[in-house]
Amino acid sequence: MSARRVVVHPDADVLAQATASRLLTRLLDLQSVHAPVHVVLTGGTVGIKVLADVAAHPVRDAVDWGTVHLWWGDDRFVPAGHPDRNVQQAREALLDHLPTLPHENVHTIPAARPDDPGFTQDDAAREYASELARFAAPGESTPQFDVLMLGMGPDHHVASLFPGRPELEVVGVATTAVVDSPKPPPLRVSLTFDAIRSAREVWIVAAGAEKAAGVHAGLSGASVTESPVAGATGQDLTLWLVDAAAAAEAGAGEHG
Ligand SMILES: O=C(O)[C@H](O)[C@@H](O)[C@H](O)[C@H](O)COP(=O)(O)O
Repeated sequence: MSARRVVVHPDADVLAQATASRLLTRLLDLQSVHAPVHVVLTGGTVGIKVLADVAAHPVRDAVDWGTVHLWWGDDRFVPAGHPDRNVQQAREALLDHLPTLPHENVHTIPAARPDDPGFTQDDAAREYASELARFAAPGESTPQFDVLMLGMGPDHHVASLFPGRPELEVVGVATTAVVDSPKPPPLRVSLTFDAIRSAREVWIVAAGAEKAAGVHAGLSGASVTESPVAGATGQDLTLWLVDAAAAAEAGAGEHG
């Protein structure tokens, strides 16, 4: 039975610091019972701030980064190294500061190849699905994600699953290409809901008044077509990590 919890922090800075502490604690706990550990990272303002706070955290080096595998919920289909790439932002915030994290544990969503225009976002989505399958148990299409973090857009999107878009309906595969994303850049690759919902724990991290309607929608069972965040749930736990401004429209009954 999956649980849902809501944790409200005073502001975005405390939210990011607390989420960094929570992630490191979760990694340490998980590593005391199993290895490897699979974590899915998110882009977005708070998502990247969390990574910077992990980098600066005093217990960062207590984690055995050698057995941590990092994945992404989505990325922008632009050339490698582009500042819009979630992985590029993650590298600068955290990965470049983790010398013991093996290169082969960093599972980036394939980037656009300017010298190979025939390599499309569909190819990138297929390639990422193959990489996920390589770490999956027989019959599964993804590794067992221990923690999957998601930011949420003001339009209630998660990963690159936007309201009213056909990608919301993609089932039976772990990844999807996205064209015409309403948030630039237009070309992206995203995990599907099937992949997101296979995670043991989904952590939705949101700060600011512009996220309040999305938090309310997600917690009150809105339609996934209108509020994709409502479809992001974990097998064991769906954890809403929000600041006070983002929690402003969530009723008392929605806090559990
Ligand atoms: O690639 C993306 O666009 C992000 O992965 C996206 O899903 C992000 O997490 C949210 O839009 C929240 O972003 P902010 O925290 O910057 O609002």
